[in-house]
Amino acid sequence: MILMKDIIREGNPTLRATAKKVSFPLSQEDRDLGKKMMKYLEVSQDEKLAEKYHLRAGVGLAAPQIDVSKRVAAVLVPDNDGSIVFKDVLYNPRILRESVKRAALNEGEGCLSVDRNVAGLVIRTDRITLEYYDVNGERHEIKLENYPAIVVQHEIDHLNGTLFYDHIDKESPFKLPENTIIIE
Ligand SMILES: Cc1nc(NNC(=O)[C@H](CC2CCCC2)CN(O)CO)c(F)c(N2CCN3CCOC[C@@H]3C2)n1
Ligand code: NI
Repeated sequence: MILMKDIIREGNPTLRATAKKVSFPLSQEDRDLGKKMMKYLEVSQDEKLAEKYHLRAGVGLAAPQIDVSKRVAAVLVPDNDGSIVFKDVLYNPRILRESVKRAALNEGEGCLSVDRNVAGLVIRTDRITLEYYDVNGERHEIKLENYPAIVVQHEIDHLNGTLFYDHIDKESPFKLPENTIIIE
């Protein structure tokens, strides 16, 4: 099971590397990788288990964060009544289209690989068309907007060596740019 000790932190070069695509059919190793990343998210979102295993809660996790430089990310996005908005392990995810409209989470963002709070609006695209392959090698092309779109962008950033605070305006971190909405 993935624990916090397995998650690499700022300063580890893997976080700034461009991860490699995986090939299909997936190796057993790459199947297991996706499974254990999703397991981390599930356990981390269970208050009791998260406490028991000292896990920081997560709605997404990218393979480079456990020092595996492969284009794999797990996403588990619940809405506030607990039902699941988006859950899957994304292999070779790719953003095909981005809306002009921008969006940022009201509370800013954090990262399991960043052990400090970096305040400011993380400006992202509000709506994306996402292409990815699932564990069976099936191609998916889906539209996401608002919260799930933000989460997926945060994870794909990790595959390209980008961290959330790279998107924060250093001069005025809380400035709301033109055509940018705030997501509560
Ligand atoms: C927004 C949020 N970010 C949490 N953490 N940070 C992360 O997930 C990082 C990735 C997210 C940061 C912003 C966008 C993507 C991890 N990242 O570094 C991966 O690259 C949360 F934990 C969280 N929620 C809301 C839902 N809740 C359900 C019940 O369980 C607790 C859980 C808490 N919402
Ligand atoms: Ni992160």
